[in-house]
Amino acid sequence: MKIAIIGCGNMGMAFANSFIQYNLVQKEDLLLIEKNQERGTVLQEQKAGVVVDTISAKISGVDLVILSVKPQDYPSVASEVAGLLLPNQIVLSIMAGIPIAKLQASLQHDLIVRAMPNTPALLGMGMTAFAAASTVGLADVRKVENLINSTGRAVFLEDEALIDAVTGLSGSGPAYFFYLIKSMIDAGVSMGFDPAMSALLVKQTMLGSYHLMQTSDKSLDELIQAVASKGGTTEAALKTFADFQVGEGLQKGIFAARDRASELAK
Ligand SMILES: NC(=O)C1=CN([C@@H]2O[C@H](COP(=O)(O)OP(=O)(O)OC[C@H]3O[C@@H](n4cnc5c(N)ncnc54)[C@H](O)[C@@H]3O)[C@@H](O)[C@H]2O)C=CC1
Ligand SMILES: O=C(O)[C@@H]1CCC=N1
Repeated sequence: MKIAIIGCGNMGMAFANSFIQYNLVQKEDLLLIEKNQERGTVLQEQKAGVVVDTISAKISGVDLVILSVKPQDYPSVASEVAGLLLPNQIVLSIMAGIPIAKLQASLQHDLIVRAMPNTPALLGMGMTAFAAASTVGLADVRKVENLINSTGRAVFLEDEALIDAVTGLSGSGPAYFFYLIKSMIDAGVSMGFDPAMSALLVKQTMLGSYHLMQTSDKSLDELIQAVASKGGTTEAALKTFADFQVGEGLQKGIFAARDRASELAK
């Protein structure tokens, strides 16, 4: 398979490196299009693939074109890519917000798959949801799914409209997790621990709790109850969270991320 990646930043290269790692593409068949000279030089030094700095007719020779620039950079990319695509090429967009219909119109191209990954894809532990234009055949959907599976887990969505919700939940989700951990570490420092000790206490707690959640038969509510003794310390913390509407605040943040994804399409 031959693949071109337009925009080789964090996510573009997370995908590229996973494909290489699992031998889904050979480096000589991986065209890395990166506008930023410094970034391009780094990729060249890493021998990550065939690195170029401009979009050219070379993309007509690949099976799959991945769009991984920021949504704000997409309009200029679209005008350069439109006209270079052959009808049987697949375009995979991982850009937040931009719907399949808009991609089809701006690229004058039918075969579009739209995906929303997240940064743990860097470790092959990503979570990606994807949807495809009705014109993309099952064999092509499977090809894209196999590629995404090299970056972690993939789920196919019949309803493309849910991709913005995925963006708010799992696309941006790693940042919420890091935010929570950082807040807990900061609390530890406020209570007198040095930052390294506080980070150890918090990170190991989160790691152990994740595995407990994954292996236990108990629901999340039951797991919470198992920690919160009646009249005890956890109960005091949970009551404070309720008073400050921490859960509601988190949910409002997720809805804001989803809504921002919709705005990025405009
Ligand atoms: N970072 C994240 O957690 C996630 C990002 N995304 C989406 O992935 C896309 C990329 O995000 P990141 O990798 O974080 O951004 P990034 O800024 O790390 O990478 C974008 C790259 O595109 C390059 N670029 C811009 N215009 C170009 C052009 N005309 N030709 C070639 N290269 C060009 C930039 O120089 C940059 O290296 C965005 O659309 C974002 O919505 C999706 C899921 C998660
Ligand atoms: O913040 C963003 O816009 C991108 C999309 C999902 C995660 N990062």
